[in-house]
Amino acid sequence: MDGYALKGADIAGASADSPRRLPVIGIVAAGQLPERAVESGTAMRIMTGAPVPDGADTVVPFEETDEVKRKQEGRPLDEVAVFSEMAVGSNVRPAGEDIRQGELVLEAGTVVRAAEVGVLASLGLDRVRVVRRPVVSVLATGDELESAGAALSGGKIYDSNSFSVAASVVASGGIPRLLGIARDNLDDLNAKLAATAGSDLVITSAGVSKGDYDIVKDVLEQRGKMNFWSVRMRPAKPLAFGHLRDDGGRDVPLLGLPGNPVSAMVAFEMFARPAIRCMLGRPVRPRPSVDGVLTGPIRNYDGRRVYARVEVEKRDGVYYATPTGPQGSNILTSMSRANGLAICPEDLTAKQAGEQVRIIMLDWNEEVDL
Ligand SMILES: Nc1nc2c(c(=O)[nH]1)N[C@H]1C(S)=C(S)[C@@H](COP(=O)(O)OP(=O)(O)OC[C@H]3O[C@@H](n4cnc5c(N)ncnc54)[C@H](O)[C@@H]3O)O[C@H]1N2
Ligand code: MOO
Repeated sequence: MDGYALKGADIAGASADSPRRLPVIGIVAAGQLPERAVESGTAMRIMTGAPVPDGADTVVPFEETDEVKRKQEGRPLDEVAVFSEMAVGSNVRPAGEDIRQGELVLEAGTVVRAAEVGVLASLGLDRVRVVRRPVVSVLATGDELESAGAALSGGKIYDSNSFSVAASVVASGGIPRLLGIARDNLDDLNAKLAATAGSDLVITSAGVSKGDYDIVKDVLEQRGKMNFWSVRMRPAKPLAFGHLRDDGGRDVPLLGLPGNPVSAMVAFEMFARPAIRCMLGRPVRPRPSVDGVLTGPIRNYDGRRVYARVEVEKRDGVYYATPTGPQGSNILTSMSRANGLAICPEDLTAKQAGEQVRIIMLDWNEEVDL
């Protein structure tokens, strides 16, 4: 507090009717050291953040003194009248109150967020050992793809997966390395994969289903091994996972996301995000999920577990999940409108409006709890 440092015992019983008058023996500001100690029956002007002078145990804020009036009247500040008593120790922060010497401040594995950055700087540390963020190579595949910013010619579409995946890598704590677009032939794919050297994870999109040009699986089989392919979920059934052997003989995990833009994002959510968190040394825990009421149906045609894009709202203490429109895996804007994925289990043919559903919260934005 900006005020007067003194001995609390000296102002016992002080009140507006019966102020205690004390001579003022000096001033100490933040960043200075007090020039002298406070003896019994004296006070020192002190500013917030200044070291408390020896002898003083209490600080009385200016508001509890005649300071303001004295200044207005142009009277000298060589004396002060204190209008209220204060418990001894008031407005004094003991050195080491936050962190004691020898104390463990941040355990290994602590995520360095804004508060931790502040704590580290408060200790004077300009460096700290951390788990490095995994470098994730991101490669789109497809003859039809054109980069955003370029003109489109016949039969082409813009590559959205590279960017939704790269942004998801950032959101998960990884560092994306955008490798661009590999064309649907083994030579080009192999050439582009050479640029993955040194990365911790490779994420491709498209080229994993059953078409003539779906060659990501072929490359995995040639250059490493495929651990699994195809998952019983909608969207994102033809997901591939394997390991690429790099030139140094190191096995780098590769996740082959399906090409459909929503499938790529949902597969990322279910497989890449947990992998990146694991590489960051964080416990692999599912996103928070809630039970809510569906306001529109989710259909399940072929016995997969369906992750439907929904907008979740809370009204009168109940979560409501509203499908964000048609659920085709090409409808990327319905992903943009969603803040959750509602689950229709694989053994049900539908979930109807009004039924309870489990909802994975992708984004617990402020609006949810309005
Ligand atoms: N005979 C079968 N065909 C398909 C099956 C199947 O089981 N049998 N599965 C379907 C399912 S489900 C999915 S999902 C897709 C996944 O296919 P791929 O991963 O091989 O991807 P593509 O066929 O190359 O592309 C699918 C779709 O996505 C578009 N795409 C691809 N890359 C991008 C990108 N970077 N940005 C934007 N859009 C992209 C692409 O043009 C296609 O329209 O396979 C079904 N087929
Ligand atoms: O699994 Mo695919 O993602 O249904 O379109």
